[in-house]
Amino acid sequence: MHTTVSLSELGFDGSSGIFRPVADSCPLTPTTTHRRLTKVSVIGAGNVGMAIAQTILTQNLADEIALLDANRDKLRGETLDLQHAAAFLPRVRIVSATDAAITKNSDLVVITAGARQVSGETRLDLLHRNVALYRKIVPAVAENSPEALLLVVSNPVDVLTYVAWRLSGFPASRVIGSGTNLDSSRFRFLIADHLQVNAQDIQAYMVGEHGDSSVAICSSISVGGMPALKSLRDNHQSFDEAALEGIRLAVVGSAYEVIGLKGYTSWAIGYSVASLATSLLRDQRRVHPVSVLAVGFHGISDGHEVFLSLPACLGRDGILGVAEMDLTEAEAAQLRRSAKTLWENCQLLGL
Ligand SMILES: NC(=O)C1=CN([C@@H]2O[C@H](COP(=O)(O)OP(=O)(O)OC[C@H]3O[C@@H](n4cnc5c(N)ncnc54)[C@H](O)[C@@H]3O)[C@@H](O)[C@H]2O)C=CC1
Ligand SMILES: CC(=O)C(=O)O
Repeated sequence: MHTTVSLSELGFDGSSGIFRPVADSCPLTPTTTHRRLTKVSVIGAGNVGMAIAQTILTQNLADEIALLDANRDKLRGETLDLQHAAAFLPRVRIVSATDAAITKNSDLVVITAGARQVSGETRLDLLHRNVALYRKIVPAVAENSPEALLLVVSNPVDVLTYVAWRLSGFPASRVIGSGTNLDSSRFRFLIADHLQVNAQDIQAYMVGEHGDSSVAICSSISVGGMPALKSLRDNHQSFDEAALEGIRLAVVGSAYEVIGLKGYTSWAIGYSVASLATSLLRDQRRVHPVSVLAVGFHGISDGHEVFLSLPACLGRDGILGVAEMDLTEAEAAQLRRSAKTLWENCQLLGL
């Protein structure tokens, strides 16, 4: 189902008298393209999928956005609602269907379909419900877009990134979980708010699980390029250990707080995923903490094919490299504990 009407059907094809070709040029037709078009598919047109679709749309990252959802009426409503903004936005073809064929030849497929937490549930509580969906979705997506980058968002995102990697057969460099890119933004926001500076001037990473065992890398926080813990040691006025621990706890509790208040989270994950899509599709080579195959990093054992967030350089080919962080012993031990929790969950799946 898509409602796009071609220009030639309307008579706007150069012969109508409305648009005439200049000398020696081709007539204006919808198929006149001089560069490869970029297609992004979003699987799951719920709160998160639509926040991502609308952010990608407004940031002009795609020529075509395909939406896939199991709920036909909701999908059609969301599609029309986005299409009706056409006069205010870059020209983007928006299509949708309940069949995975709509995602054919995508450059990037973002998977958000699945159950979400209700108050009191952890992300890991969603595992078995969402693995069952992924068993249907991922093979169909991979078959339709064998060269695509897969960006997993549904929770528990790290274990589902492992599931998507196993079910797609794609190389690990093309299967990425949105991971702690969002948690790191929350961390940076709270530090910036405490210091009354701009969050974009804070470099700070949450790594490990996007969940309860996430790890705040306090040792490498910098503000405007200056290491924060050194200034903590030198000058106790603006920052203290208790404030930092309060911020870490607030980051870990952020999603629970928002879900308790509005039922779901959506806007921040929309921007987080659009920032990842920009780095990937525009080959920006920016470093983001995202869920990657972490075997061999920071003592994560061989054979534990666990996905968790580490700072990674993202470009058009996906994960271009993972940064070896300089961690304290305590941070490395927490990261290995996070890896152990995730690997225990992966092993339950028998994939
Ligand atoms: N990684 C992250 O940082 C974040 C992850 N999430 C996760 O994103 C997921 C989606 O959350 P919401 O959008 O709030 O939920 P939602 O309930 O609003 O949307 C889920 C959508 O998935 C669709 N769906 C279900 N089965 C499907 C199938 N087989 N094929 C296609 N579509 C199907 C549903 O019809 C629904 O529209 C949840 O797992 C949530 O925990 C949410 C926020 C942040
Ligand atoms: C729901 C979720 O994973 C988040 O907002 O962090």
